[in-house]
Amino acid sequence: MPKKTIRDVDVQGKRVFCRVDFNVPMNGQEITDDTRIRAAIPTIQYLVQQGAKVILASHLGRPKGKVVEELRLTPVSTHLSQLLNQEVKQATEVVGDKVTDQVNGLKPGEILLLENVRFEPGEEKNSPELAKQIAALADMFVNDAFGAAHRAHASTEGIGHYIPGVAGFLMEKELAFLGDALAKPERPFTAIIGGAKVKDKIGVIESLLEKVDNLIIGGGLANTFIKAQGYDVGASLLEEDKVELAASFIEKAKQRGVNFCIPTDVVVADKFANDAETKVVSVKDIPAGWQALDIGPETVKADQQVIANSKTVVWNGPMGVFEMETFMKGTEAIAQAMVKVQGTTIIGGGDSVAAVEKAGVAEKMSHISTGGGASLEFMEGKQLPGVTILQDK
Ligand SMILES: Nc1ncnc2c1ncn2[C@@H]1O[C@H](COP(=O)(O)OP(=O)(O)OP(=O)(O)O)[C@@H](O)[C@H]1O
Ligand SMILES: O=C(O)[C@H](O)COP(=O)(O)O
Repeated sequence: MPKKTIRDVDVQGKRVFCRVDFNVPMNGQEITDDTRIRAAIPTIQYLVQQGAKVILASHLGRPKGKVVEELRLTPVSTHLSQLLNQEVKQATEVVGDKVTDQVNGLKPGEILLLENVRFEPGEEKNSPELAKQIAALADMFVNDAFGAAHRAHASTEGIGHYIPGVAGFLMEKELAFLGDALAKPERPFTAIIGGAKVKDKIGVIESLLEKVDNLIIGGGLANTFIKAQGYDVGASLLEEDKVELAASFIEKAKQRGVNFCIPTDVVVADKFANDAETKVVSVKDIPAGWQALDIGPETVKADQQVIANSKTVVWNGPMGVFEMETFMKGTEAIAQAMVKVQGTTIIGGGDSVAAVEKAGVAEKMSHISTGGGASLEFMEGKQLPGVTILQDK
C-alpha cells in the first residue's frame, strides 16, 4: 500500500517533526561523508518553503541511552546550516521544558535540530512515554529516515501512534527505487555483504540465499564464515555464537545452487592500525594473534569475475577496514568492479557509501541508498516499522 507523502498534507504554519538519518561516518568531530545529510535536503527545503516549523531529529552512533559528548549533533547542525544557507537552531536535549520553549519560539520556515535521540533511554526501547513526549512537540510526523526505518524506535515508529505520519521525499525515492529494482531483478543477481555488524547482517544472508545467484561475503563478517569452514581466525573480529549458523548457510547455499563466495585469502595485520605489519595469507593460515582486516588479491580477482558477469549487484558493507589506507584495497577493487557492471548497481549503508565516494565512483552507480541494514531488510521483503506506521494513501 503506497504511503502518503509530504505532498499530500498541508504543513503551512504546522509544527512538523521530521525524523532524518544523520548517522554519518565521523572521524572525531569531523564528518567524513555527508551523503545522508545532503539526501535529506529536498525534504527540509520543501518544508521550509511551505512555511512549516521544522523540528529535525536524528540518532548518531550507538550511545545506548546516555549522553555521550562526542556524539552530540553539533557538527551536523553546523554542516546542515552551511548546506542550506540558513540558520539551524540546536537543542541540547531531545525533550523537556527547554526544548518545548524552543519549539514554541519557532516561526514558519525556521529549523530546530534536536539532540541525538539515542541519548534518551526510551528511544531504542520504543517507550510510549518518550514517543508521547516527542509527539507533543509537533502536529505532524514526517519520516525521511529511510536508513533507520528498520528500527521500531520512539522517534521512527512510536511517535506515529500519536500524531499522523507521512513519508518525506528521500523515503519515497528509496522505496520506489529499491522496490522496482528488486521486484524482478535481472539475473545473474549478486549480493555483496561485508562490514562489521555481524549480528545485524547474518540473518539477512539466509533470506538472500533464497533470492540471489551469487553471494559474496567480505569484511569483518567473513571471519565468522571462515571459522565455520574450520579455520582459525586469530584475533580477527568474530561472532563466535554465530559460527554454527554460518556453517548451516554454507550448506544451504550448496543445496540451493547459490555460488557462495567466501574469501580464500586475507590481509592480516599484527595490530589494528594503519602502520601495522601486514601480510597476505590463505584463510587456512591466519596466524594466532593477527587479525584479518581486508580481503586478499586472490579473493579480489575471483569476486571481480563474479561481479563482471552479473546484471544486478547489491552491495552493503565494506570489504575491509577501508578507513585505513593499508586496508582499503579490497573495497576499492570491488568498487571499481561495480563500475563495469552492465546492469543495475545499488550501494547501501553509511560506510559503504563513504567507501564508494572515497574510491571516486559514486556517480557511476545506478542508485546510492542511504540505508544499510534498512535496504537489506527491505530487500528481504520485511516490513519496515518506520514505513508501516505512516498513513496509507
Ligand atoms: N575485517 C574487518 N575487521 C573489522 N572491521 C571491519 C572489517 N572489514 C570492515 N570493517 C569495518 O566495518 C565497518 C562498516 O560496517 P557496517 O556493517 O557498519 O557497514 P555500513 O555500510 O555502514 O552499513 P550500515 O549502514 O548498515 O551500518 C567499517 O567501519 C569497517 O572498518
Ligand atoms: O547506519 C545505519 O544503518 C542506520 O543509521 C541505523 O543505525 P543502527 O544500525 O545503529 O540502528
